Amino acid sequence: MTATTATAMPADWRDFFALTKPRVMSLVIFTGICGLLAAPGSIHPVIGFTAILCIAMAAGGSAVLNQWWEAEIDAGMKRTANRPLPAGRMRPDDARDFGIMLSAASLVIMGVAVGWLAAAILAVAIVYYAAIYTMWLKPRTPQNIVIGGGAGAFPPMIGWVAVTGEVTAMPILLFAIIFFWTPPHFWALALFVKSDYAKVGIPMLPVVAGEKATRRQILAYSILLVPVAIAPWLIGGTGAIYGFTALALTLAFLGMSLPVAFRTSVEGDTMKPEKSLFAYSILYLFALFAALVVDALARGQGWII
Ligand code: HEM
Ligand SMILES: CC(C)=CCC/C(C)=C/CC/C(C)=C/COP(=O)(O)OP(=O)(O)O
Repeated sequence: MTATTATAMPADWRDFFALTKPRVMSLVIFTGICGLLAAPGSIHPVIGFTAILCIAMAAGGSAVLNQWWEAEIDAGMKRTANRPLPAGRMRPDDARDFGIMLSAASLVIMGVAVGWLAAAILAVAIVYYAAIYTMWLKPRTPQNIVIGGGAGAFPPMIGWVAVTGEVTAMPILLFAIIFFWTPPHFWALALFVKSDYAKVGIPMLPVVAGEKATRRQILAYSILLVPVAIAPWLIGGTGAIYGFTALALTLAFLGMSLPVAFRTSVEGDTMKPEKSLFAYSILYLFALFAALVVDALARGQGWII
């Protein structure tokens, strides 16, 4: 399934950078930074910075491998056709080598400089995104992003474990928040790019199960997100600043998923509620994780020394 463009133009650094999906990964990295800053205990700033750099390299590296594998699929979708590989600006082998190099370097540096538990979880995240999700689940099942969504949920856990060296209830809950957030995040978008996925034969939920089922599933995950998002507060892992912020943000999320859940799109529909929910999903995660850090700092916990 790799690109067939044998006569690719030489790529410049901008294409290599674009291949790391920098816009999507900015939020992935942000959640990693917040996990690290909110964790109890302290970490030397240089080690902390190294841990974040490794998360960024791993996320970028696995995104490169994702696009190396999917070059032909990306060529068939309007949203992705201009990426460096389908557009023929890069040789597939160069992309593959770049992805492997970034991923491998992130693991070695994380293991040596930060710790091998954090490196092991990082390895799972890379394999999860590049192989389990991209190569195995995505072309096979409409539940691809529910199971595959786990890949993007690891960074805050890795940031936390880089500080504490152990997996406790809090990093597991941070994982769970992103896990339950991913389906409504992605399916809101999938509802308005449905025809693209259908064209290239990717069995995304709206294509396979239809709009109605997708809308109901968005609602189901948005409901589940309410207890999951406030669970860190309920178990005493955070204070009320996080608790009330998480409750307000998540109820707003649920509020925005209601019109999406109970409408039917018509020919030429602008899909405004779906687009708003997708945009809010990104703002939501930024704000929720920022609240986690503010809360930790307010309680005098979690700061780099
Ligand atoms: C399997 C899980 C996920 C899927 C299938 C998915 C899919 C997508 C897609 C297709 C886009 C459209 C933008 C593009 O063309 O790249 C997007 C945008 C975005 N996603 Fe996700 N996503 C997932 C998980 C995540 C996670 C875990 C995060 C962060 C923690 C995230 C953050 C973002 C951000 C910030 C954008 C907006 C990028 C922009 O402004 O261009 N996504 N997502
Ligand atoms: C530390 C580490 C390894 C983190 C991994 C982070 C991760 C898995 C993020 C997933 C987000 C993402 C870009 C999904 C896009 O889905 P897609 O690739 O199906 O989207 P596309 O259709 O745009 O290619």
